[in-house]
Amino acid sequence: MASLSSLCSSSPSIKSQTSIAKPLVILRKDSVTFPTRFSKTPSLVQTQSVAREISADLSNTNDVVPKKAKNGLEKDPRELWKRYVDWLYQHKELGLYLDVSRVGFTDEFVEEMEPRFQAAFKAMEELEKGAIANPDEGRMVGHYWLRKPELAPNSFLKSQIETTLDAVRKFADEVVSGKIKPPSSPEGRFTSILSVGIGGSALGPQFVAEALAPDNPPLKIRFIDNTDPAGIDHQIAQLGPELASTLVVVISKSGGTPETRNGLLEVQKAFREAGLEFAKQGVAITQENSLLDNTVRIEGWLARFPMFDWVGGRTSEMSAVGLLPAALQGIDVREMLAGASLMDEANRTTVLRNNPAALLALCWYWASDGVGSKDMVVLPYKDSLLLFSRYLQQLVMESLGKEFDLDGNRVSQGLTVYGNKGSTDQHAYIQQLREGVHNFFATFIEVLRDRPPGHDWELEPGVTCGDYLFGMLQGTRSALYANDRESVTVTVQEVTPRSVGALVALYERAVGIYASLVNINAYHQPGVEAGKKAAGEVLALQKRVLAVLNEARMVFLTVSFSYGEETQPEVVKTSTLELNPTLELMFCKEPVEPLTIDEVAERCHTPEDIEMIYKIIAHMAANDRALIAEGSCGSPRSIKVYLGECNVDGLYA
Ligand SMILES: O=P(O)(O)OC[C@H]1O[C@](O)(CO)[C@@H](O)[C@@H]1O
Repeated sequence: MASLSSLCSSSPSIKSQTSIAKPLVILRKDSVTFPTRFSKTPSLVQTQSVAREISADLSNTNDVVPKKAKNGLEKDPRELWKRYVDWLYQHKELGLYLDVSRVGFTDEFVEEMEPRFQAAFKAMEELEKGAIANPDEGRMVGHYWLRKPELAPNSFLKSQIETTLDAVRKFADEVVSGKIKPPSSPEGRFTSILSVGIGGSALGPQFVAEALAPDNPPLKIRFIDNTDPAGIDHQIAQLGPELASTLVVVISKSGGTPETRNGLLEVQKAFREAGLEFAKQGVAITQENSLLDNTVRIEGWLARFPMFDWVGGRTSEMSAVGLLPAALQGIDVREMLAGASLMDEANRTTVLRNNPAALLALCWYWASDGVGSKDMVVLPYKDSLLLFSRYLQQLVMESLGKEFDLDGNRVSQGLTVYGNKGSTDQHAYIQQLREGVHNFFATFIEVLRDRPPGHDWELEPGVTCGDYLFGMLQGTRSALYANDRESVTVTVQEVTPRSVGALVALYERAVGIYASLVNINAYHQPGVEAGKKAAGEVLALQKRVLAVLNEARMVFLTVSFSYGEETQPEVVKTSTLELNPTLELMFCKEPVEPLTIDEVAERCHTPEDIEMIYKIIAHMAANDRALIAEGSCGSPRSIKVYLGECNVDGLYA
């Protein structure tokens, strides 16, 4: 029997007599064919209406034969094998395969989509040449230049990329070798990295660390990727005395993301409390002249590396954002870049069936009717790729989840991504995928090499642990397909810097092409701004609530003050106090005017915010703040609230 690696070197249209493994699930042939979905290149409106029709049809059927028939998925094993071989994409140098045979697109569909793909290829070509591909923000989109600087549209950008890469590698080498040392560590060298960043400034480094960091990296990495104080405390506590030998890498393109700023402030406090000088251990990756950049210059941090305006957060893995943490962990960043560059090259062909990113986009379009009607479940059967789905979730959903298309039409586009890893998830949600609501298609990530050579052994005659993992993947793929659940399979030989670089590049391009197919801007994220703005408004409201409560307390302060010999207690107003600083204040222990939530809202002049005010009060009352709420949280109207004892600095006790 031919091994798969010997098949690797033959062309995709293999006619070999390789014996076909008996399918684990018996597949049933459906004789009914379903007509092509589109008679000509579909407009978005057409696809949406077809999607609606299909789902209406499905909901009207009684789940016997029609669902299978409507899908038109090939079920004859010989025909399926032919489809597999005909459509199998292989990248010889990368050892990467893409199997799209278990997605049911028809030849007519491919033909009808062809003009759209040609337009998408053109758009990608323009983008790579430096077009303003992010029109809303007036920006170029240049992450492809990062792995091939000579593609950059001018020599200045080219040299910026090269200089940064050199600087990253030099710095990492010097840290790893101990040439750059922490000032006061008994170890005499840096032993840990604490990466502070969120979204695209965390997910790539997290994925790559999980996938590629050696068992004993020169520096172990930890992440603070949230403004959860308990989570931050946990990371700092876990470091313990190792804080003295920790390199803190703060990553923020904008340099003003609140979660990252808060993480930094918390870490700086921990440094102060440990008697350490933060600036000597701090590194920043940010855009020039950002708030963070200015802080770094003023405080004189150990190092700073640039993020470029033309690289988006979610496509920044091959910039300093991903490369510095990787290099510090001993990961070969040149190989990551090489893998990405090879994949980019393959994705430049305008022949759809030879272009792996376009094939992915085709499958996404087919499976989700071009409107995100089905979710993409990502299932890597390899523990080290656990975070790939989380990484893809941002890459795909922040890029494709858009309200308006490029022409300003409301389209509410997107593609939902979730997943974890196999076979673990077979014991969680695969039951529903196999038999329950049919609202997804799967992406299997298969890794051929089970473990490094020389370590394998047979758990039972002829069967290794890795064979089980393989069987679980193949079995799940077959079982899903037998029940008309479509899937894509991406296969790599091993999880290496090169294959990980290639996977990143493959999905980056697939997102770009798909965005062109559905005519949206993949490179902005206006929806996130709305959430950030709303969060700012909540904090502003919290300040108003505190001011109102403070005033309620101050207005009725009891004071004693002296006129000559006499001392007379009296109640005065704040304004009087301000006018007469000679008064001797005596703060009362008990407040005199507890307020209902309605009263607080009224005094804030925002009665419409009453629910938020209640939540603010409940949160502060649960968190050792000066605010005291009496009554039952279950009946918000019963609550009366006041400020407790103040300390000299402000409002909180
Ligand atoms: O790198 P920054 O500017 O801190 O942004 C972090 C993340 O926030 C977003 O802007 C919005 O979630 C992402 O696109 C980005 O990756």
